[in-house]
Amino acid sequence: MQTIHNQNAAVASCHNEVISVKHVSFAYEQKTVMENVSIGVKERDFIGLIGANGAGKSTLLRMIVGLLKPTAGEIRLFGQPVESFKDWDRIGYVPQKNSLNPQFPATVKEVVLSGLYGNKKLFRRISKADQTKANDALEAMGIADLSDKRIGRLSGGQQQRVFLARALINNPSLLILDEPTVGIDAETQESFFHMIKHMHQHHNMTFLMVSHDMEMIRGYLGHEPAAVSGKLNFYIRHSHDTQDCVESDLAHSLKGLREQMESGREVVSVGDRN
Ligand SMILES: Nc1ncnc2c1ncn2[C@@H]1O[C@H](COP(=O)(O)OP(=O)(O)OP(=O)(O)O)[C@@H](O)[C@H]1O
Repeated sequence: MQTIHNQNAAVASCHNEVISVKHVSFAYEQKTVMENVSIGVKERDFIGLIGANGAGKSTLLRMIVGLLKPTAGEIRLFGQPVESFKDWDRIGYVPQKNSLNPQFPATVKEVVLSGLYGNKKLFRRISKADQTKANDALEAMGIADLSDKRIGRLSGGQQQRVFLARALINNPSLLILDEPTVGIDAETQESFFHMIKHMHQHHNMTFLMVSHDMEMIRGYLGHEPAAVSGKLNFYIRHSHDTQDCVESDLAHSLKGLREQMESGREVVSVGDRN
């Protein structure tokens, strides 16, 4: 006896969960920051995370990237518990705007390359392929001409492009941004968001971004949060591709179902089995 259950697996595969936060609580020593927060982020979603100062946005991001451990609940990345997750190259992280010391000795290219090696391996020999990756990332961010400049000498907007290039060098499937444009002038913010939106629309990437810029959030992710958990509001935009994917898998399932019926095989849904 055959069921349509297997065909539905194709639909499920289009909705792989990239981040799963289930019933997570966190406290810094005695101070409870969040209780029982749950959110699921699916492939190619764009999630805007909004909340008042101190609501726990950065704390949640730090738990998601494994820097803090929840006091209760579970976090999974690409289906794996975060504690045993190893595939960190799949995740790019852009921290809050760094106020860098102008004397900071690294060049733009070195900062971008550190996205490949991590800080530990910064002084290893740099291969030609790695140089190419760094050049490509700089090019994509429109800052190839800044390659040899000291990062500390750049403007805030330019520095954030460098950190974005650093996060993108491994070609990640998930990009996490923690208030990437705080302290940057309005015009530069707009062009930064334009770039992020373009990446979401044209690349196969999932985004989780903390932002205080409600205009940008509402403009791109809608006026109402799609989910509220504790003091955190999650605005969500699914990509068009995800919709296409659902539709094509549904068409595929229906086609398979019709073929089975035409060939006279018995077809039952899972629910019919009992
Ligand atoms: N290392 C820490 N030790 C103790 N308390 C902390 C620590 N880091 C953050 N907190 C507290 O935890 C709460 C949540 O902080 P968090 O930085 O996650 O908030 P946030 O929503 O990102 O805030 P903001 O919008 O101001 O950046 C705040 O009350 C903060 O003071």
